Amino acid sequence: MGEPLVQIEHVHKTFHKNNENINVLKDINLSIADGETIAILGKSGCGKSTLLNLIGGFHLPSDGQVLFDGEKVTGPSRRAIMLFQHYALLPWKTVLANVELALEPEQISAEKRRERAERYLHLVGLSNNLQQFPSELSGGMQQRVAIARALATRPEMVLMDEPFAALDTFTRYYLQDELLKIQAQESTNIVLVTHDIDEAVYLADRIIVMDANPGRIRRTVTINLPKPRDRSHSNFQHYRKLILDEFNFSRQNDDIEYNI
Ligand SMILES: Nc1ncnc2c1ncn2[C@@H]1O[C@H](COP(=O)(O)OP(=O)(O)OP(=O)(O)O)[C@@H](O)[C@H]1O
Repeated sequence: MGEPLVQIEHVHKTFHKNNENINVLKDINLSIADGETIAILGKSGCGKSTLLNLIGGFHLPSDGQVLFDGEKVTGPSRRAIMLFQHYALLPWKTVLANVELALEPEQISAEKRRERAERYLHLVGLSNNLQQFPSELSGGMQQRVAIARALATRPEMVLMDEPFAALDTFTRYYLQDELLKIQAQESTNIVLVTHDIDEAVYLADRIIVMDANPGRIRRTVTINLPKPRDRSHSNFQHYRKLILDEFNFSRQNDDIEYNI
């Protein structure tokens, strides 16, 4: 791992709503190394998406600062892009045109744009679906288009907000494997917000466990297992249990809001 790509330093975030200040994040400190995959886990409302938005420059800190590659983040940039649970594809455009559209801001010829879009759609296994419309594809395929569209812009970091939450278990497993393969090939950094402990242990180098009210980092857990990981191996179960224990999952009266 190299120098930190992202440095979050004493970040606080307060939202103002109905004449009230809501302290959403309190004193967040986190360094993310180049090449590292981070998963953020925590109860609903603890500020996971807010933290992701701060890294991407979609929100700005109320106090403290976020540095990306040593420079203060002051707004969104094409170096860090967001991938959502809902694929946000344009229904009236073909698969290919959806990916090409994301490349329009780049100063490249239409031919190069097409080549690049085709290459990334090939990477996610959709070479035979270029001329189809989103409504003709399954949810998993639509999310693959969204992944291709995100990667085609060649960001240094992809910020993922529960990217596979809307998919069935098998499609989710399949896409998690695809993501690992693509990441190995493209060296894209990933920060992933998830409610799924298995997904976090499967994909992440480090898991950030957050507490709520106000949102803060409770613990970071480094997953020292080579990838791809074996979900049924005792080492995998060890980390899974460690995270479950973090949330006192075994206690009867806790109000747990996770999809395991
Ligand atoms: N733009 C906003 N204005 C006011 N309050 C906001 C805004 N964005 C988020 N919040 C509040 O900040 C808190 C944290 O929200 P956030 O979406 O970051 O949590 P989360 O951990 O991602 O939740 P979930 O797991 O349910 O998606 C919530 O109480 C939310 O209502």
